[in-house]
Amino acid sequence: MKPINVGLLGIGTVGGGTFTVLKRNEEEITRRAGRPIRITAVADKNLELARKVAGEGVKLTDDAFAVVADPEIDIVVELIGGYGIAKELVLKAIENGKHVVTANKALLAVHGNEIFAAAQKKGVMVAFEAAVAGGIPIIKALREGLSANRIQWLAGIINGTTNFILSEMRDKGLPFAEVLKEAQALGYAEADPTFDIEGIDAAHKVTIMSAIAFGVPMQFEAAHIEGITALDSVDIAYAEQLGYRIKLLGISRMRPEGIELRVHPTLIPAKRLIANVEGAMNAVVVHGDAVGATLYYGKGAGAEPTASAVIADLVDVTRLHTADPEHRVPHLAFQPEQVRDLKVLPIEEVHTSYYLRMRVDDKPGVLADITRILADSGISIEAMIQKEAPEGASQTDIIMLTHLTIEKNANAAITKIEALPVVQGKITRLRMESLQ
Ligand SMILES: NC(=O)C1=CN([C@@H]2O[C@H](COP(=O)(O)OP(=O)(O)OC[C@H]3O[C@@H](n4cnc5c(N)ncnc54)[C@H](OP(=O)(O)O)[C@@H]3O)[C@@H](O)[C@H]2O)C=CC1
Ligand SMILES: N[C@@H](CC=O)C(=O)O
Ligand code: NA
Repeated sequence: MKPINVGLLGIGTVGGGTFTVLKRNEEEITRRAGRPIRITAVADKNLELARKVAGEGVKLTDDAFAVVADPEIDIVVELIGGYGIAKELVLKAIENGKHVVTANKALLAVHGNEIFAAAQKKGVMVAFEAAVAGGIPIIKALREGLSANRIQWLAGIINGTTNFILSEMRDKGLPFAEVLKEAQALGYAEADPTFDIEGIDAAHKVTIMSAIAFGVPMQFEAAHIEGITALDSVDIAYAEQLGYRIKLLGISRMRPEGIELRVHPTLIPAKRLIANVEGAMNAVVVHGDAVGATLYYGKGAGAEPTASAVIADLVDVTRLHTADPEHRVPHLAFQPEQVRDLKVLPIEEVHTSYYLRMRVDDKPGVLADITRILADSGISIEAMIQKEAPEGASQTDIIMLTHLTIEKNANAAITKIEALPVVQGKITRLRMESLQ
């Protein structure tokens, strides 16, 4: 059967990996796709690099619009990144009746509603397995493997750069800046690494998973986002003492009144499998009403792990494209008409439990004052440690773990506790998730 022709936009880390794996595993991939998949055109700003990777026999250009206009191309693979020209190129490819495969989670989280609507109108497919958790087939799991379930919640370590940083800081005591540089050198980080360390990349990804799991539009602008730059290493140590690990989690939960959509450092019981996901690895837990908890684990970043997901989409789209167009169910395109009008809840309405660290005067009655305020706010305490005041010091740290409460109750209690004369400065508050 004649090959399907692919135009590749951007032959950097992931683009290069895609080219290499497609070549190395050509026979297997062809068998699975039912026909050969050929990259026949590549666009990149750096033509010398492109030729080095692509070799002879591939059309090269520094004008990506020439590729999306090429009548010979059936599928466009967008691996440039960002919200700018990538959006124009994807929409133009759709307008020209081409299927799209992309790893661009930023683009889909912010402009996905427009892109999927255009794809559905044109009857083409937009596949994006590589956009979330790299090589882990979590999109296919949510869209197909778990399609019998009402998804109740999902939570994941979905940014390899920050997980690598937290692992190295905890295990080797290395400083943040040094580990970030190493993550960049390893090709994990985004072009702008603030997207990684401020939680934006993870928020892009959990927005996409939430939309598929709960059948809602992309609502990235409503997500609550905290990164790891404000995290204090003393809290990493205290969490360990209390039997917890701190991970940057993307969380989305279905509630009767709406959806929780949040990214923040989170204490997870150390005995949970996901608490032991280290380095650049990713993991996602999805809880469905029929199947219960399911766990997906693998490399979330890097050239070939991400290329694995890009090529999985190429195989899926090739098979569907080859099927009779009359009966083609573009299951890969996001079905805009199916979305429900469920809004994202403000962070003040989320239900979670808390790790609280406060610096207090070391004198009788302090604990009673604090626990009274928590009790009056309907917040009960799960565990507590009071550190011995260092020799001659008059202040000490109290660490408390609360049971489940609503964020606005915790906010009110924290404000009252901080107002106590015996409490010095601001309370450090981290959310906790049992993930059960
Ligand atoms: N790296 C990873 O592990 C993962 C990345 N992703 C996503 O994959 C996408 C690509 O990431 P990655 O491969 O790491 O990025 P890279 O920066 O390594 O590659 C992007 C390539 O696109 C080229 N490029 C930029 N602008 C244009 C343009 N206008 N026309 C043609 N080529 C252009 C770049 O050239 P130049 O360098 O000269 O600008 C570069 O070669 C991003 O959306 C990213 O978020 C998803 C999962 C994992
Ligand atoms: N910068 C991202 C790359 C993959 O999406 C990460 O660190 O996970
Ligand atoms: Na994936």
